[in-house]
Amino acid sequence: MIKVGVLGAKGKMGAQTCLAVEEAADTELVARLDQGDELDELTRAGAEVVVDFTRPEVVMDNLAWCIAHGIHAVVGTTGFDEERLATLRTQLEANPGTGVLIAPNFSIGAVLMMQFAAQAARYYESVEIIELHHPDKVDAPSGTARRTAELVAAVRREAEAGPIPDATTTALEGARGADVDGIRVHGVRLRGLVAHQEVLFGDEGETLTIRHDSMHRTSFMAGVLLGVRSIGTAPGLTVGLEHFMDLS
Ligand SMILES: NC(=O)C1=CN([C@@H]2O[C@H](COP(=O)(O)OP(=O)(O)OC[C@H]3O[C@@H](n4cnc5c(N)ncnc54)[C@H](OP(=O)(O)O)[C@@H]3O)[C@@H](O)[C@H]2O)C=CC1
Ligand SMILES: O=C(O)C1=N[C@H](C(=O)O)C[C@H](O)C1
Repeated sequence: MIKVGVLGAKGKMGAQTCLAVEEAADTELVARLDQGDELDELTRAGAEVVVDFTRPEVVMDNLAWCIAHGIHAVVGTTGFDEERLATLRTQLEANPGTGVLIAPNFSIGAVLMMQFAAQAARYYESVEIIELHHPDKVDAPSGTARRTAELVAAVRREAEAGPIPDATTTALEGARGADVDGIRVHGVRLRGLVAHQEVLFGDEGETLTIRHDSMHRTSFMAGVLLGVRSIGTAPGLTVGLEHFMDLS
């Protein structure tokens, strides 16, 4: 049995994670912590793996504490840039037995969508991303959209692709979305949605749209459990659930 603590346990994802950990045959929920609770409860409860679904502004402090105490972490919280990842790498070097997984999206379909987008990226002149989420989401663009843009941009750089065509010379602020690594990302917030994304590719005479929809938060749980089961044997920093999936 893997002993698991959940941070953000009263939140939408944390609550779903507690259920999944309780239901799985090989995991045991030993701590459920939320805003205001002491992290020491994790060591008292003997947590081996922590799952963090909190907020971008608190996740780095949570991870510093977990790494210092040798507790592996599986992280769904968004807000990670290169600077934050570099900080984690440094902290993990000082605690070499500990593993941290940063997963922008735990849904298997969303991971595949990102991989397919990276595969398609070298073949199209144009690409833009539309992410669509529930209106209670506090960050924009989504972590998934940022990661997708970074993956697509890396492939385009490697392929020495030219600039994405766009004749816009005047625009209202925000009309062309955010620029993430040179890729335009548009955000929609709509009651009734959960988590959705379209990656649009275009070239002369054709377009390709890759779309993924999470209709319920249960869609993330297989990936969360895969992370929990895998992180103990993956010391250091892992970015992206795809590293624990057999995609070959
Ligand atoms: N990687 C993935 O697959 C997914 C990632 N996410 C990401 O996960 C994060 C959480 O999403 P969601 O569950 O919808 O958000 P919620 O706001 O529903 O939940 C966050 C919870 O964390 C609590 N919290 C805040 N600070 C702390 C702290 N210091 N210690 C412990 N708990 C704390 C909040 O309390 P309070 O409300 O009082 O602040 C709240 O209960 C977001 O960054 C979201 O983007 C979401 C879905 C999937
Ligand atoms: O806040 C959410 O809901 C989600 N957050 C993650 C993100 O920002 O990409 C993952 C998923 O899109 C749901």
